[in-house]
Parts: sequence; C-alpha cells; structure tokens
Amino acid sequence: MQTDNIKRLRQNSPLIHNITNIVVANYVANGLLSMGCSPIMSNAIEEMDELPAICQALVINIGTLTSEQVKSMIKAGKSANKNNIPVVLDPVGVGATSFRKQTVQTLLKEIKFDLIRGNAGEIAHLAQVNWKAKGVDAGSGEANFSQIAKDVALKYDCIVSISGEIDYISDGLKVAKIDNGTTLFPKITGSGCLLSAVCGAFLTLGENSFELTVSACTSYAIAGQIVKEQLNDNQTGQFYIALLDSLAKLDDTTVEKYAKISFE
Ligand SMILES: Nc1ncnc2c1ncn2[C@@H]1O[C@H](COP(=O)(O)OP(=O)(O)OP(=O)(O)O)[C@@H](O)[C@H]1O
Ligand SMILES: Cc1ncsc1CCO
Ligand SMILES: [Mg+2]
Repeated sequence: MQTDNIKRLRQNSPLIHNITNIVVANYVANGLLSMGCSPIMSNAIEEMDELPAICQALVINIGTLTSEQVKSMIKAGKSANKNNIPVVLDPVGVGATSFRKQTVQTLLKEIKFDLIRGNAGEIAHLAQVNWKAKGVDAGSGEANFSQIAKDVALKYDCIVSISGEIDYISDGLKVAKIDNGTTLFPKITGSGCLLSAVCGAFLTLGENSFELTVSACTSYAIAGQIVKEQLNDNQTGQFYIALLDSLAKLDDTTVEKYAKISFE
C-alpha cells in the first residue's frame, strides 16, 4: 500500500464536485479544505455537464433529495463517466422511503460508480439483507458485513465501503477491515457524508480504487480517534470542530502508526 497518499492529496489539491444534502454541505466543504482539497457544492442542472469536466471527482449524496436534484445527479453522473473522473455514491437513509429506494436504483442503473459508501443500514438494504435501520442512522441487527460488502461490490461492479465500529471495504474479492475510529463519530451529523467526500478525493490519486478507499477510510477514522484521546463521550460539539483541525494536521506517518487494518 502506498504510504504517501495524504502528502500527494495535499500537493494535488483536487477539486471535488459534491451534490450533497442541506444538513452537511458546509461541514463537508470545510472537511475537504482541511484535507487540502477544494470543494464545490452545486445542484444546478444548468451546470451538471460542465462541472464534472473541470473537477477531479464527483460525490453524490442522497441525504435530502428533491426530484430536481435527482435530475441533476443523473446528468452530473453521466458527465463524470464521460470525463473519466471517479464517482462516489452515499445512499443516505436509502431504506427509509420509496423515493430514496427508487432514486438509488435509478442512479445505479444510469451511472457507473467507482465507490458506494454507506453505513451498515444503508449497505444492508442494498444487499437485501434484513436489518433494522433508523432513518439516516446505521441502526442495529446481526449480519456478516464482509459478505455483504463483497456481494454489493460484485453486484454493482465497484468498491463498497461500510462504516461503523469496524469499517469493511471490498472490491468483490478482497475485504479489508479497519479497526480505528471513535464512538463520537455517530454522535455528530455528517461524519459519514464527509467520509464519502474524502474517499472521492483519495480516488483521484490513482487507479487502485480498493487500496485508495482503504487508505481514505483508515486516515479519516484515525483523525477522529486522535481527537477522542483529548475528549470525553459527551463532548460532541468539541469533536465536531476538532475533527476538522485533526484532518488538517493529519499526515501519512501518523496514519501508519495508528492504522489497524486486516485483510480477508
Ligand atoms: N461505533 C463506532 N466506533 C468507532 N468508529 C465509528 C463507529 N461508528 C462509526 N465510526 C466511524 O465513523 C466514521 C463515519 O461513519 P458513520 O458510520 O458514522 O457514517 P454515517 O452513518 O454514514 O454518517 P452520516 O450519515 O451521519 O454522515 C467512519 O470513519 C467510521 O469508522
Ligand atoms: C440528519 C440528516 N437527514 C438527512 S441527511 C442527514 C445528514 C446525515 O446523514
Ligand atoms: Mg451516511
């Protein structure tokens, strides 16, 4: 695995196009800036051909869908595919409503995604596995996430990343398990949405999407883990802000020191 990804990301400073939800747009933009990238948040159908042509990655997040936005997502996704830039899908709360389910099916049909990144509830839904999700939250249940990650990766011919206490990443054959992070992550909003954008940024670094996704998820989880060393379980507001500082400070040497990755 390449060990200079963060350095290269800060050097390259890719421009990342985000079609994201109204809850997290500002936080995601700040998080990308902390990683040395440039964000642009846009939904306007009039720009969806041009923007992917000048950006290095596209991240589509369905958190607060509107029917107008769905049209923009499809147009941008097609332009991104044509322009050969990586495309990430964050299927926020996909199991919650028919509109979300139908939209994700349409997006997966119309757009070739490089990565689907979601929490346990979202990816379990895509795998048609029984799981009790709760809106946009991961929810609870018993499932084999290595197998789910593999199955969904094979089904949609892309990388799949499932976040949680352990992150599971698969390309359909290999599975990486990342045992980093902190329980403060699910106590703030946008932790996964920002992770999806960070994954999009890492995917600009090369063709090895599986390794780059593992690297992105490990780095991000470690940024949070380091913050938690100074906080107690109730300091959710501090964590929200300090995560941005930690992402801004993060380097490859620190990630190498903290990383707890195993492969199946
Ligand atoms: N219980 C946990 N312990 C340690 N780390 C966790 C835990 N839950 C989530 N994380 C970490 O939090 C980060 C974001 O993942 P999370 O599962 O919270 O995303 P999400 O549910 O999609 O978030 P959101 O939809 O609110 O943006 C990942 O780096 C993941 O490793
Ligand atoms: C809370 C919330 N509702 C829709 S999107 C979102 C952000 C976290 O996924
Ligand atoms: Mg999410």
